[in-house]
Parts: sequence; structure tokens; C-alpha cells
Amino acid sequence: MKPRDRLRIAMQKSGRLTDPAQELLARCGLKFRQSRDKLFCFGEGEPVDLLLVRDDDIPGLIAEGVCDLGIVGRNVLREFQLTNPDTGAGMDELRPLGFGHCRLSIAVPQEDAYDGPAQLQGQRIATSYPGLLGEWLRSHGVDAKVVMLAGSVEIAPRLGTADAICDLVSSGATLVANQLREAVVVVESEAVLAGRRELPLDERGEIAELLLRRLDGVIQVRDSRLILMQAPRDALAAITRLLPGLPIPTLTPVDGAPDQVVLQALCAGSVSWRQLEDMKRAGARDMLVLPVEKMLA
Ligand SMILES: Nc1ncnc2c1ncn2[C@@H]1O[C@H](COP(=O)(O)OP(=O)(O)OP(=O)(O)O)[C@@H](O)[C@H]1O
Ligand SMILES: O=P(O)(O)OC[C@H]1O[C@H](OP(=O)(O)OP(=O)(O)O)[C@H](O)[C@@H]1O
Ligand SMILES: [Mg+2]
Repeated sequence: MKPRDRLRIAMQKSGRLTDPAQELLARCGLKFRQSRDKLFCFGEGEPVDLLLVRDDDIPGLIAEGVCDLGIVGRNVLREFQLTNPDTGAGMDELRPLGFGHCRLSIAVPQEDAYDGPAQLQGQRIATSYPGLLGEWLRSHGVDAKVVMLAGSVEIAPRLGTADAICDLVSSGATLVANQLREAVVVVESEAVLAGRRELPLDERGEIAELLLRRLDGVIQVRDSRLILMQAPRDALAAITRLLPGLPIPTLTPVDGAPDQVVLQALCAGSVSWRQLEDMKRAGARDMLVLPVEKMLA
């Protein structure tokens, strides 16, 4: 393979992870020129290009060295690692990304009660995730038959081809529509940044490090709010106790009002109206709550 000096990131071409992944990369300052076939996007500014593919292909592309990093569901990454132990061993989940939340769960027909793993002994379980299901069954000492299906897994019990299923669940609506009940969670999933455990030691490694630092800055502040207010000094203790995430505020004196300060704090999580009203009752005024775009410590 020809050596590359540009970093290449794989992401889903079209699906649930596409928009949030694109938005995340944009927040990291990456801009791409879309090529005509829209499978390869050349990065403008930073030497980082994008490959748009089926999500199932992402771990393999990283393992083969075609891409350096990928944005993919933990469910897909782990399944690849379990079913490709040799190539999958050097791969890692570098960062959880906080979107694409779902879970891989075992579900049984609604009329069946679920009273533990032993109930699945000898049953046929339909899934697109034989690696993850197989690992769960082994670790719970259950001997069951794994029935592999590429899609529409939820219909298998009604067709009589399986007794239970193991598939992704988000709202649970698909399970209900197929008269199934969620019995047990096998994996909690979200989108992750996947990559090889050892980043390349060359220029690409340096770009990857830079990207990881930017990503950390974006992830860290994504749910944060900067709060500004004026407050009497003697109310500071009470107000600080009301700040979400209990941050240590920065205080600035107010000219001509020695008993007052301007308080600034980075709060983890949003600040509700109720919290603002409580702070106002404690003596705060002129409160501003601002979203935070980036952070570099
Ligand atoms: N309700 C959900 N159902 C399925 N996956 C979800 C859900 N919510 C989040 N996800 C996550 O989004 C990922 C991509 O889901 P999507 O349905 O877009 O994939 P796909 O149909 O396999 O797409 P592709 O065409 O790329 O193969 C899943 O692997 C999972 O990690
Ligand atoms: O708990 P819910 O919110 O109902 O989501 C779960 C369903 O979503 C996914 O299917 P998707 O809609 O992507 O269809 P597909 O499997 O045909 O791609 C998944 O395979 C489940 O069937
Ligand atoms: Mg797929």
C-alpha cells in the first residue's frame, strides 16, 4: 500500500450516524470538499480526508489500514472485534462520542415472562450480532442456537424461525410492534471514534493527536453552559451551591460596589429556569447563560 501523509476518517455514508458525525467533525474545524461520487471527501485546511461508507465496513477499513479513524456504533466495532479476533485485537474505542445511543438487547415474546439467562437454554435466538450474542451466552453459561439474520430480526419469532431475538433497541417501538418484550441488555451502545490502538508515529499520528485534542475540547463543552451574573459577596456561598456541576466560579470586583462581584462559571449541563430563579432569590441579578463552542485548556 502506498504510504499516505493525510489522515483518513471513515464515517457512515447515509444513516443515523451521518448528520451528527458530520456536525462533530465540523465543530472540530474540519471542512471537506465533496467529490462528485460523494464517497471520498477531500479535506480543506487540515490534511484530513473523509471516506463515506456503509457503517459495517468501517472497522475492517481501519483494521486494513485504508482508514486511520472511524465513527461507528460501539455495537458494530465490538462485533467486528469478536468475529475478527486477529485484526480486531489492535483496534480500540478511542472516544465515546455521545450520540447514536441504543442498546443491543435480547427480547422474548410478550407472553413469555423472563426470569433469567437459564430460560434461554436450548432456545433459538435470531440476531445480526452473532459475536456479541455468543459472548453473552458463553459468559452466562447458556447453550443456545444462534440464528443469523441480516435484518428484520424482530419478525423471526412470529415466523417460527426463532424463539427469541437479539437486536438493537432504542425507543422500544419496534419490539412492541412485533409483540416482543426486552428481556436483558447485552451491550449499551453509542457512536465511538474507533482507531488502531497505536497511532502512526509519523505526520498522520500528529494530525490524529491534534484531532483528538480538538474532539476532547468539543465533547467537554458540548453540554456545558457559561453562566454570568452579578451577585452580592455575602450570597456567593448560597449561589455557588446552586450552580449545576458545582464549578469553581471566577469572581471579578465591580467598580463602585465593593459588596458586589461579577461571577462567571462553566457549568456541566444546562441551567434550568428554576435554577436561575433560585439564584435570583439568593441575590443574583443580570444573569446570562451562554452555550460554549470550544475549549482548549
Ligand atoms: N434505533 C436504532 N436502531 C438501530 N441503530 C441505532 C438506533 N439508534 C442508534 N443506532 C446506532 O446507529 C448505527 C447506524 O444505524 P443505521 O440504522 O443507520 O445503520 P445501517 O442500516 O446498518 O446503515 P448502513 O447502510 O450504513 O449499513 C447503529 O449501528 C447503532 O449504533
Ligand atoms: O427501538 P426502536 O426505536 O424501535 O429502534 C430499533 C429498531 O431500529 C433499527 O432498525 P431500523 O429502523 O434502522 O431498520 P433496519 O433494521 O431495517 O435498518 C433496529 O434494527 C431496530 O429494528
Ligand atoms: Mg449497516
